[in-house]
Amino acid sequence: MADNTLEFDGTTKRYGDVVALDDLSFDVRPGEIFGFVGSNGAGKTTAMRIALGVLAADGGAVRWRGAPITLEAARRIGYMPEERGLYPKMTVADQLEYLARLHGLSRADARAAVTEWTDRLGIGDRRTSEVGALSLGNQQRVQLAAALLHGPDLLVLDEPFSGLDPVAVDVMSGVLAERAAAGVPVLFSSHQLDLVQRLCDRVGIIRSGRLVACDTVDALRSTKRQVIVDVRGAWNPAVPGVDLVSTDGTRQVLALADDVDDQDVLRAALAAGPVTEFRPYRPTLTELFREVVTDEGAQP
Ligand SMILES: Nc1ncnc2c1ncn2[C@@H]1O[C@H](COP(=O)(O)OP(=O)(O)OP(=O)(O)O)[C@@H](O)[C@H]1O
Repeated sequence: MADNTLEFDGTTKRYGDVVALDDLSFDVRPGEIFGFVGSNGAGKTTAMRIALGVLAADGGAVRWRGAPITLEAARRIGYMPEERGLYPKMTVADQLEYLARLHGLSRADARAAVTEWTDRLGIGDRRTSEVGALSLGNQQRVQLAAALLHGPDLLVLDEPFSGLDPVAVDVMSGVLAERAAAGVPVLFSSHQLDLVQRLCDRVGIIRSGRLVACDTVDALRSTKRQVIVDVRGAWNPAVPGVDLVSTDGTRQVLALADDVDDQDVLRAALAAGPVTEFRPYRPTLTELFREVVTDEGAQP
């Protein structure tokens, strides 16, 4: 795979007895926004740090454009680390210009990029402020600017949305969508699953260092057959192959096994009383996530 694809191929990493990554394989393709989700400690940061080359894997490979990631290639990655490494006593502009120069930009290009990205991210009026004097959300915008300044070929962002207000979330989402539309693969981790559902082309769910689901948001949400049934009457959905998922008043979400005819379920409901609602239901990513991370039998 020699195009602009980031590939994790059987990546493993241990910290002493802790298996942080266990044969992790997935790819992030040109122009796609890939959401990396998992519980605390699942291995997201470890995987991203290995992609950047700041941490070595114990086994497997991480490839960019079909080859192991060199120092030169890593310089072309826009990275937002989980521990935000900004110098609080430097001004926003000095800090960003310094980081842009580290990525190889000339002084003039660095200054132009600083002006462009601080304006776009809504912190143009804070360029001469010390970073430490900014609110946490605005420091986050500075960190995102740092990841974008050098026009990276690949974006790897560790929880870029945490702590942002709704306007900043919109700005950040817009920038990621724009970079992806320009062909850049975008990998980001997040615990905000509503946002991941809205923004991502594909999602990978990691549990204990293993990928337990990886697909488009639509495909993931369509893996379970579920229906919503609302019956005005005493109704117990005791049909073989039908499980009660949740109840809200008289409204129930039912999971149907593959061999269950939904019309049989409807007939059983009608026998119990008037049916005011009967329709397919697609679980949200949050609901799916809860199920996948607690399902011991889940396999990649
Ligand atoms: N430097 C380290 N030394 C020892 N164990 C570590 C180290 N870094 C991470 N771990 C362990 O590796 C596992 C994966 O951690 P990681 O930070 O990659 O998870 P994460 O998915 O990013 O979690 P979060 O959502 O909380 O940020 C955890 O069990 C963690 O305790």
